[in-house]
Parts: sequence; structure tokens; C-alpha cells
Amino acid sequence: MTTTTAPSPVLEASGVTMRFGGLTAVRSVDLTVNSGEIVGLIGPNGAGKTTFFNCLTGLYVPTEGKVSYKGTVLPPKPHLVTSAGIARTFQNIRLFANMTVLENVLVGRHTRTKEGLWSALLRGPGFRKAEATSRERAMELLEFIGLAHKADHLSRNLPYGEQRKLEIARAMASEPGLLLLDEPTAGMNPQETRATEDLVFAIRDRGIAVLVIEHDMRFIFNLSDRVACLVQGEKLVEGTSDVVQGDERVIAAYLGTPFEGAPGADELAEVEAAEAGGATTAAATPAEATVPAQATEPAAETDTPETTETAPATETAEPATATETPETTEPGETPDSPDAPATPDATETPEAAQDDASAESTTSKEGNAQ
Ligand SMILES: Nc1ncnc2c1ncn2[C@@H]1O[C@H](COP(=O)(O)OP(=O)(O)OP(=O)(O)O)[C@@H](O)[C@H]1O
Repeated sequence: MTTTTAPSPVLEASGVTMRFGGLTAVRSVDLTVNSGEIVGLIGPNGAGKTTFFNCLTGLYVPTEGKVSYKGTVLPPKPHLVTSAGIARTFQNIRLFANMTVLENVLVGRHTRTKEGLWSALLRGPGFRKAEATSRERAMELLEFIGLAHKADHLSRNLPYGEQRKLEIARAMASEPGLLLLDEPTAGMNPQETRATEDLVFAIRDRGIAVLVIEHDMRFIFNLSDRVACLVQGEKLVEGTSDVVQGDERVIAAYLGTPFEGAPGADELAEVEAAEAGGATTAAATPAEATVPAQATEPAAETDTPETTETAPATETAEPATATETPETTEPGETPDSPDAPATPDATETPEAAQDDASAESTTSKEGNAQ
């Protein structure tokens, strides 16, 4: 007799909503990631993917909704989320440029070391033992990602693809049960992308569930057990790769073609109706304007002025430019990285940290445009 074990949820996000003033970046999103799963999160630029990640990791306090990790509701504090077992990487690489590769990974270990300030200053036996364990674990992770031979190199001297891998190793150093990857292949060449795919499978095989944002569709559909598509902050579709990639609404959303019931379609219809100025000769009624064509006829649609192109995201979408200050400015907290310890970088604002990181790490949203 065979017994099947039900998948146990690692992450459960329910009704997560994030508003910035009048803008609802994420609207009532539910998402579950089960143990042993790789889940993909896709959506056009500005769909709310990174904002959703920021809500999951406590960088933002969601306006509504809750996030649970293994059945426990998480407080929206980055360091507590990391301690609980969720680690993440960022869209823009955020390594400590002037630290070595090994030191960068050791930084990620801080939530797993119990030694306090006095222990560190006095360098007693407890501290030395903890330090040795951390080094051993960090080296093991560097072996895993194939960078052990560069442990003593400054991270700023690594090629781009290796910097991205190092970020993953640093996140894994906190021993997470769930890893969130924000565009891990951004700016990578096809070989590096394939290697990253293998790496994510290997991470999953080590018992870590993965939630990954990506714009590279081949990568995401190859990789994911399930894919959820966000459009204008709402979850439009969720299912297996086959289901999602064949869904006309997803295709339409990526092509900027409005469809019946699309998030924002009603508002668009109202605007168009108002613009028509009540002209009796106008051909398009609001309803017609909302559903002008099938997704399979994108060429005609992209020429019309009525298309609902998603606003292109720019760097202003990053926390640094938050019009409302999210949960990032408490003294002593790590605003930009839940896995960064109390280092000089860790006390920076997200903007400063990003500037710092960008000195040698130049990934950008623009760099990942499809
Ligand atoms: N801190 C913020 N303050 C105000 N608006 C914000 C903030 N962060 C994000 N937004 C807005 O929320 C919306 C969603 O942005 P977000 O960066 O989450 O989208 P995304 O799906 O990750 O886009 P991309 O694929 O380009 O990274 C955008 O309209 C963006 O401008």
C-alpha cells in the first residue's frame, strides 16, 4: 500500500494588500508555497511582484493581509522573518563590495550565531567555536555554488554571474526553509541562466522551497512546479507552467492588450468613455473598448491608443523612493536586507545601501527588460 503525504505549506500569504498613498501596488493576493516546491511569480513590469516580496520579508508592512511561515504568522520585521526561516536575494545585487567572498557569506550567518557583543570582543572559546562552525558552513556553501576557490577574492572583483551566485549563497547561509529569489538571472547570458536553473533545482533538492520572480519565461516555466501571474497588483492566474503559459489572459497582459475582466479594465473603459466625450458617432462603447480583440490578435491592438500598457517600472519602484515610509527605518534595523547584520552597510537607508551596492553591482530592472 502506498501512502501519499500531503504537501505542507511553508509559506502562506493571505489577502496581502499594499497601498502607497492612492496606488494599490498589491491587491488581496493569496499565495502558498509548499515544502519541496519551486513556485514562479511572473507579471509585466510594475505588476507588484517586488512589492509582494517586500511584504513577505517584512521590508514593507502590508496594508492588509498576513504572512505565515510554517503555520506561524510572521511579524513584519526583516530580521525576525530571516530568523524564522525566510531568506531572499534582491533584484539589484547587494553584496558588500569590499569584503571577501567568504566574508559576504559569513555575514549571512549572523542570524544563526548566538554569540553576543562581549563574547565577540573577548573572543572566548564559545565565540571561537561558533566562528569556526560558521566558516565551515560558509565554505561548504561556497563549494555548493562553485566559488570555494575564490573565497579570498573581494566580491567586487567577481564577474557578474558569480556575484549573483554569491548573493544566493549569502541568503542560504541563514539556513532558510524558504528562499525568495528576485530576478536571479537578470543580466545573465544563456549559459549562466542555465547554470542558475540547475542551481535552483539543487537548492530545492536540499530541502529549501523556492519562490522566484523572473521575466525570463523559458527559465520560469522550466523551473517551476507552479506559476502565479500578477497583473496590476492582482493575481490573475495560478497553475502549472503548461496552464499559465497557455492562458490567453497572461499572454494579453504581457502584450499590453486589455481583456474582459482584466484588473483596471473597468477604469480604462470609464476613461475612454469620458474621452469619447459622449460623441454619438463614436464607434466604441466602453464595453467594446474594454474588449477590443482577442489576445491572439495583438498586432492590431498594440497600435491602438487604448491599450493598457503597464507602466514601465523604473528604479523609483525601489524602497528607496517610497512615498510612504515602509517598515524600514527603525533604528538598528536592517532596512535593505533581512540577512545583513549590523555592519556599516546595514545601517544605511535602502537608497544608500543600493547606491553602495551599485558601485560594483550594476544589475537593474532596465537591464532585464524583455
Ligand atoms: N515604495 C514605493 N512607493 C510608491 N510606489 C511604489 C513603491 N514601490 C513600488 N511602487 C509602485 O508599485 C507598483 C508595483 O511595483 P513593483 O516594483 O512591485 O513591480 P514589479 O512587478 O516588481 O515590477 P518589475 O518587474 O519592473 O520589477 C509600481 O507602480 C511601482 O511604481
